[in-house]
Amino acid sequence: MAESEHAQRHALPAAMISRKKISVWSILKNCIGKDLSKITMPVVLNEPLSFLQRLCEYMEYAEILTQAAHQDNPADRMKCVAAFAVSALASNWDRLGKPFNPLLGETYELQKEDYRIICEQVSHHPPVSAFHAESTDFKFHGSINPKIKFSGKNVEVHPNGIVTVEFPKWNETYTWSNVNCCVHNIIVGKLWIEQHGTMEITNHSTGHTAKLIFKSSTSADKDLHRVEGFVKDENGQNLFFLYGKWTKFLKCCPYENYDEYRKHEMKIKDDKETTASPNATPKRMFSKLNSFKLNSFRSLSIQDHENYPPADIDGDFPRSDSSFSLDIPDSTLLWSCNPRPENSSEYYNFTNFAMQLNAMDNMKPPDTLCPTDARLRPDILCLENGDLDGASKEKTRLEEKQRDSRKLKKSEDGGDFTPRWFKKVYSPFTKSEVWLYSGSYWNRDYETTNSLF
Ligand SMILES: CC(C)CCC[C@@H](C)[C@H]1CC[C@H]2[C@@H]3CC=C4C[C@@H](O)CC[C@]4(C)[C@H]3CC[C@]12C
Repeated sequence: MAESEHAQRHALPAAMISRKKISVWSILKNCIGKDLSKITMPVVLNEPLSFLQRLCEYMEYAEILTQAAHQDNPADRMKCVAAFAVSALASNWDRLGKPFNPLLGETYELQKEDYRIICEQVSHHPPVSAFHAESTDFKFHGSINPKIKFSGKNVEVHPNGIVTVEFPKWNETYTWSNVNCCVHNIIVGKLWIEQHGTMEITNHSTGHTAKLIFKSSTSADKDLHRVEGFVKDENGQNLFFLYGKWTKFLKCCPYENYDEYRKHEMKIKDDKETTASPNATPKRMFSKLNSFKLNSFRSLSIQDHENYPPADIDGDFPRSDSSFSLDIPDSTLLWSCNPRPENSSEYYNFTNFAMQLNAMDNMKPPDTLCPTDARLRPDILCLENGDLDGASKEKTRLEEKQRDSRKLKKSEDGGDFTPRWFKKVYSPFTKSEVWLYSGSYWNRDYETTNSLF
C-alpha cells in the first residue's frame, strides 16, 4: 500500500526541547490522587503525537500476526499471538513524553504494505480511543480508556479495555487486556517506565490460553522488564514456556525443557548453598528460600559475563537490564525488538516506526485524508517543529473549541456525540460492551466530515 512509495523519515523537523529545567514534581505535586487526563500539563512534557497515534504503535510488529495466521495448529498460533502482545508494548520503553489527549471525534489512519488501521476518539469523559486494524490474514481491534493516576512517587497507568485478534481462516477470536504501566521517580531521580501485572490471552474457539507475567522489578534488579509465562491447552496442561523481556525479545521452549532446566538450575543453586550453609547468614537463607519459588533464574550464558557486574544503581533507577538473561536449550526466538534510531534520544526516544507517524506523504484532506486526522492537529505540528509557545496556544484553543462545540450541540439537539466510524455493541466473548468498527472509512467519502481543528 502507501508506505513503500514514500521516503522514510530519519528525524523530526526539530529536536526535542530539554526538560532539564522543569521539575515534573513541581507540576504534579498538587495532583496527588487525581486523574491526569483532567490536568493541564505544560506542553514541554508532551511528545508530538496524539494518543491515537501512540495506539498504532501496537502494530510495529504486525508481521507476527500474519505469521500466526499461517501456523497450522492452535498452540503455535497462540505462541505468536503472545509474542505479538508483548511486542506491542516494546515501544513504551524509555518513552517519557505525554501524548496529546485526542479531541472527541479525532481520527488517525495508517496504511502499511500489509495492513491498515483506523482509530477514533469515541468518548471524552471518560476518554476512550477505539482502533481497528485489518489485513488479509487478521483483524486486530479494541478500545483503550487509560486511567492515569499520580500516587506521589509514581504515575500509575491502567490501560483499561480489551483487545481482540481474529483469524478469519481459523474462525478464531483471541482476547486479552494490557498490563499496567508505572512511571517511576516523579519527585527525584531519573524517570523510568515499567510494565507490570498479568496478561491472560484466551483463544475463545479452542480454549487455549497464554498467561504472561510482567514482573515488577522494584524488589529485584534481575527481574527488570522480564516477562514469563505458559501456553496451555484447553485442559490447562502446560505446553510451552515463554520468557524474555518486553523491551528486547520473547523466546519459547517446550514445557518439558523448561521443567528439566529448572530442576537442573535448582540443584546447582542448592548445592552451592549447602556448601555455604555452615555459616549461612540470614540473607543467604532468605535467598535459598527464594530459590524455591523459582520466579526467575540466572543462566551462565556468555552475555552474562560480558555485562557483569551490572552498572551502578542511579538513585532509585534499577541496574542495567542486560546483565541477566535466560537461555534454555532448544528455545526459539518468537520476537526481537528493532534497535532504536541512533538519534532517538534527541527525538523523544521515538522508534523508527513512531518517527513516521506524522508524515503527510501526499495525503490531502478531504480527498485522501479525513479532515479529523491527527496529522492535521496544529498543536502537535508546532511541538514537532520545536515551537513550544505555538503548541501551547493551539492546544488551549483546540480544547476551548471542543468545549464550545459540545455546549452548542447540547443546546441544539440535547444530543451526545456519536462516533462516526465505531459503534458500541455487546461482545459475547468478553460479556461486555465493546467498540466495533462500523465500516466505510476507507471509501474516503469525507465530504460531510468537518475539521475539528
Ligand atoms: C510527564 C509525565 C511524568 C507523565 C508522562 C506519562 C506518560 C509516560 C504516560 C501517559 C499515558 C500513558 C500511556 C497510556 C496507555 C497505554 C496503553 C498501554 O497498553 C501501553 C502503555 C500506554 C501507551 C501508556 C504509556 C505511558 C503513557 C504515555
